[in-house]
Amino acid sequence: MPGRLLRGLRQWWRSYRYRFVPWIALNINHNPRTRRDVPGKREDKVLADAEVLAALLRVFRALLAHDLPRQREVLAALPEPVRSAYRHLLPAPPHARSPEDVLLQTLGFSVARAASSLVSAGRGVFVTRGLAPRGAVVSMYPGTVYQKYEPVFFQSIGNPFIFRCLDGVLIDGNDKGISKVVYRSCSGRDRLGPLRMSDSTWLTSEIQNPLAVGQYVNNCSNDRPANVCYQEFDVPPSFPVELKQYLPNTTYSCAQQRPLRCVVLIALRDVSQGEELLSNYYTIVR
Ligand SMILES: C[S@@+](CC[C@H](N)C(=O)[O-])C[C@H]1O[C@@H](n2cnc3c(N)ncnc32)[C@H](O)[C@@H]1O
Repeated sequence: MPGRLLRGLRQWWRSYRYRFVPWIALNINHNPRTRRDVPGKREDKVLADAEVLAALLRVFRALLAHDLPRQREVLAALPEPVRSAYRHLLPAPPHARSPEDVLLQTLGFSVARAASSLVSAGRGVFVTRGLAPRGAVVSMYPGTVYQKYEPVFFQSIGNPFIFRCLDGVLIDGNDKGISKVVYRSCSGRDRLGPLRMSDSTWLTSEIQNPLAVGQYVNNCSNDRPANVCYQEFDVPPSFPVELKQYLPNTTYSCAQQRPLRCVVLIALRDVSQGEELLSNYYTIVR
């Protein structure tokens, strides 16, 4: 009897191994050219946080200046010293019509979504005008930020837009279905009168922050190496309240004491007009 049981168990284990090993092999990327190795969480920064912050502030201030006629209510809610700093802002020149134009004028390039240059890859993100120099912040990964212990099961079903940070925090960048409803709800919840704490226009066709398309960046391959990489960025408490309306991330829980987690994409080399942005989806943290 124990012999039969052991044989049965051995047989089951063999079939189990064969069924699951190929699946595991598919999910572990052994090719060093198409995976991202992170020696330690602290060594994952291509660009210093201060530089990421400076780039975001430049773009967001320019977006606010461009949108000045619609920002009067926001500016009126600010304390006088902050408000007076914006008095010197000039409205956008007449040729800066769209947020993409503002991006082009501020950073020297613009990005947008279009049909991917990869076979059967759906849409991707391209440098549409100008040149994105090495080290530039080229995109942001929008979405709802979930701590490790927060419920994301239903949102995650069949959802290819969930980004996992090095510390296990998840960002759901899906702009459809339940993910969209959750983002809208959390973003609306955190509003302070006319002051919005996050941007939800990335869920629509009228994107206010043109950088918020990072969830559409496709994966690299052997013949098409990555030209951008992900970098996590925690929004500091000193971040200007009037510019939070351009942050494309919101926390799932309102009782969040931690800084807001954002993820930006940084150019690994100069990326020319017409090139598709490609990142590396595989990360190994040692
Ligand atoms: C985060 S989404 C990227 C946006 C996606 N291209 C779209 O239009 O919705 C990830 C999905 O894009 C597709 N994808 C990404 N990189 C790819 C590649 N190199 N080749 C083929 N499909 C790719 C896969 O379907 C993957 O599940």
